[in-house]
Amino acid sequence: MNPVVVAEDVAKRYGETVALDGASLSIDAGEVFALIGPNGAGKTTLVRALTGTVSPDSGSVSVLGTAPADVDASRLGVLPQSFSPPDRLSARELLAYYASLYPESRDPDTVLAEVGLADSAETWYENLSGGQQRRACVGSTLLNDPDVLVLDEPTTGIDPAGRRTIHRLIEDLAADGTTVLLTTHDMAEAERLADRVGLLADGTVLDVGSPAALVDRHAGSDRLVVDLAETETDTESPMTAADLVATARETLPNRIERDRSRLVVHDVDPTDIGSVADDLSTAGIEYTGLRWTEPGLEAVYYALADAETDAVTGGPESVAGEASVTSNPPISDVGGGRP
Ligand SMILES: Nc1ncnc2c1ncn2[C@@H]1O[C@H](COP(=O)(O)OP(=O)(O)OP(=O)(O)O)[C@@H](O)[C@H]1O
Repeated sequence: MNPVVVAEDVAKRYGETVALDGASLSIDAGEVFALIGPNGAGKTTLVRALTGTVSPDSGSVSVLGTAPADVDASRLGVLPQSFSPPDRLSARELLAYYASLYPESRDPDTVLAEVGLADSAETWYENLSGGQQRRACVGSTLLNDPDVLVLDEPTTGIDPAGRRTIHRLIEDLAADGTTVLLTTHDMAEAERLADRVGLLADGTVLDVGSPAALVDRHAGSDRLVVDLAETETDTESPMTAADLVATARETLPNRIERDRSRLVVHDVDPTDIGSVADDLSTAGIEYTGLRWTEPGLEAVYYALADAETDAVTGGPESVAGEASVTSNPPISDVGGGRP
């Protein structure tokens, strides 16, 4: 493989704040790499180190085999997280301005169409909506037809249709061999676009892998969520959470967990849902719905980021793979494994 973006053991402090604490990653030519992580994890600082606008205190960075400051500008496109182009230029003038910075550039109108702004070409930047402004900013990174594209939260503020436009654009660029590093808080976006994902927390890259590999490593098994009937959850019911799980386990071999209004049955194949329903009926457990869920990158995020936060704060260990039900109070793990 041919790494074109490399960070090795990069550290950066701002006064007392440790923004990066030995962050490492390596992105191969033609790869789409998504950097995810909580607010303040250090994503922007790492992106800035890789694009030459922040000097690391230690460690090394390189892009296209050279220090970021020495990279041929015509080969690199960078969308910073905060980007404030001149307000009183139309979308077309803005792109034409950025095109003029390169000896060879793409046609601004073609790029405007690619980012879905053809109909707003004459609108001043200040009069574009927030999402349209972000699209224009994405467009400004494409005028030099870069080999490496670095996008810090490219779709923040963009509506679902606009996101789809940008996603297709990134997919097309990747298909043409562009190497893409993007940061995002949208797990579906990372899952859709990225060949590999790196999770950064507290300035350290905790793990890197394809979305599927990360899910395998950190997110736990497929599970069936059983929405319990009120009779099982109202305060009059004598059934405690432990009782209910114990009852369910008399018939179900799977690991079972319970939170207030739900049972979570692990390792359920979709074809087994009917037999689980039969087992619940046999156990006399009333429910209003069954939902089969496959853990995704969001579960990885919570498993890794929460574990890191807990390690720092001394809080409880998170249970990997429970992110799909984290909108409710934590599930108490009282079940057993499959025999
Ligand atoms: N120029 C700066 N001066 C002082 N502190 C900074 C500076 N830039 C970043 N930091 C701090 O470094 C830490 C990492 O910030 P950074 O912007 O890299 O995080 P992030 O992962 O990109 O966050 P977000 O998801 O909110 O964009 C934060 O605690 C932030 O306050």
